[in-house]
Amino acid sequence: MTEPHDLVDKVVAELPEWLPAQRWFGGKDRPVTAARPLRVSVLDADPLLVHLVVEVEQPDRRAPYQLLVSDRVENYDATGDPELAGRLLDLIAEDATADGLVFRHEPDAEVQAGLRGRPITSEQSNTSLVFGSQYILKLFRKLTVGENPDLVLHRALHRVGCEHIAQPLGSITGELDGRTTTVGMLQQFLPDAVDGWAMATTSVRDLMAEGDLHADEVGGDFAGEAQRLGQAVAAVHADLERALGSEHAAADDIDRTVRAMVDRLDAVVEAVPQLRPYVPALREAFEQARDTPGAISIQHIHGDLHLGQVLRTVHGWLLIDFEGEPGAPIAERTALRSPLRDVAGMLRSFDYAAHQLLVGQPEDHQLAVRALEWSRRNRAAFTEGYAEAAAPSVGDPRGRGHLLRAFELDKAVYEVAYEHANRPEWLTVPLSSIARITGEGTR
Ligand SMILES: Nc1ncnc2c1ncn2[C@@H]1O[C@H](COP(=O)(O)OP(=O)(O)O)[C@@H](O)[C@H]1O
Ligand SMILES: O=P(O)(O)O[C@H]1O[C@H](CO)[C@@H](O[C@H]2O[C@H](CO)[C@@H](O)[C@H](O)[C@H]2O)[C@H](O)[C@H]1O
Repeated sequence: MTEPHDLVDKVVAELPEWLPAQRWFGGKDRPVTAARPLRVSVLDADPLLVHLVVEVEQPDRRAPYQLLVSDRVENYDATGDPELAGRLLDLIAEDATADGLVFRHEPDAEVQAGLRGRPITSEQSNTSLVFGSQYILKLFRKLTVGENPDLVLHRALHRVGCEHIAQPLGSITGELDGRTTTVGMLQQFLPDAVDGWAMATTSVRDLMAEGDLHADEVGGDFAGEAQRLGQAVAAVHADLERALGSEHAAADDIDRTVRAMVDRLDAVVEAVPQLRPYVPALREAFEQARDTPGAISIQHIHGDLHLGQVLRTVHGWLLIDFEGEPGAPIAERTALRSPLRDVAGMLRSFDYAAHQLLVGQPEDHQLAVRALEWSRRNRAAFTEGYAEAAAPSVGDPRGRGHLLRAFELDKAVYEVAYEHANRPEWLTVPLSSIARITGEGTR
C-alpha cells in the first residue's frame, strides 16, 4: 500500500510538467519552476485519497493550487474517478471533518450521500463535479486565501431569495495562511440548463447560414432572450444591493478606478505588443470615465460576467460563478464596484459570440457585416432589458456612456491578456473589438 507522503512526493515531482497541460491552470504563460506542499489531508486510506494544497512557483509569482490525488488513478488526479469524487459529497452530507478539512452542508440544505461524481468537460478555470442530476461541486483550483467570493455572494443572494442563482448547498474549507479558506462549493445542479454562450453562438450560426435574411427575421433570433437576460442581471444587482448594501463612489474611488484601468493596460501591453497601437485611444477613453454625470453607485457585483456564466433554465436565466476575474487580485475582486462593469462584461460577450465564428476563417466582408449586425441587435436588447429592471441607484446604462465604454475597453484589455495566456488564436477577437470601439481600425 502506498504511504500518503510517498504519493505526495510523486505528485509534486510531476507538477512542473503536468500543471501546464491542465485547462484550469491559470499560469500557462510561464514555466512552473517549483512546487511544494502547503497542506495535506488524508481523506481515505484505502484506496488512498489525499487532498493537497501546493504552492506553485513561477517566475515573479507564486500561488496555492488545490489537487485531489490517489494512487489508484494513473495520472494521480482523483477528480476523474467517480467513486473517489463521490467521497467528497459523502463527507459534505455527513458534515465531516477529515484531517483538518471541513465539509459542511448549508444549514437549510439536506444533502444526499452515495452518489458518484463525474467532472464536467467544459472549458473552465476550476474543476466541477456533477453528482446525479442533483448537485454540482466546484473545486476552486487556484485558491484565494479566505472565503471565496463565489460562496459569499451565493449565500448573500440566497438569503434575500434571489431567483436567478443556483441554491448554495454546502462547502469545503481548510486553513491556509492561518485563515479559513474555501476550497469547494456545492450547489444545486440544473440538469436542463443551457449556457448562454451555446445559445448565442447557435443563433449567430443560424444568421450566418442565411444568405438574405436579417437578424430579426431568422428563426434563431436571440434578442428576446438577450432582453430577458438583461432583466435578470439587473435583478441580481438589485438583490446584491439589498443583501449587502451600496455606496456612492467618492472622487478618489473614481481616480483609483481610472488608475487601475491604465495600470492594467500598461501591464498587458508589456506582454502583448499587438496592443500598442491602441494605447493612446485607450488611455483617453479611460480618462473620459471621469466625465460621467451624477453619482456613481458602487456595490458587490458578479465581476466576470459573460455568456458562459449564465444558464437558461425552464424557469429563466441564472447567473453562476461569482468569483470575479480569475486573474485579478482578491482585493479587487471583492471591492465595491459599479454594476455597469457587469453590463460591460456582457456587452463584450455579445461581441465575442458574434465574432468568434470568424476566427481562423478567410476574410469575408458579408459575414463580418452579419456579425456586427447580430452583436448590435443583441447588445441593444440586453441593455434595454437591463434598463427596464435596473435599481434606481444604477438606472439606465445608456445614460452612462463614457463609463460603460471605459469598462468595456478595460474588459477587452483583460481579454487580450486572457487570450494571450490561454487561447492565442482568439487574440484577434478582443483586439479587433478594441480597434472598432476606439475607431483605431476598420469598423
Ligand atoms: N448549477 C449549475 N447547474 C448546471 N450547470 C452548471 C451549474 N453551475 C455550473 N454549471 C456548468 O459548469 C460550468 C462551469 O461552471 P463555473 O462556475 O463557470 O466554473 P469555472 O469557475 O470553472 O468557470 C458552467 O459553464 C456550466 O456549464
Ligand atoms: O469562465 P471563467 O471565469 O473561467 O472566465 C474566463 O474564461 C472565459 C472564457 O472561457 C473568458 O471569457 C471570454 O471568452 C468568452 C467566450 O469563451 C466570452 O463569452 C467572454 O466575453 C470573454 O471575456 C473570461 O474573460 C475569463 O475570465
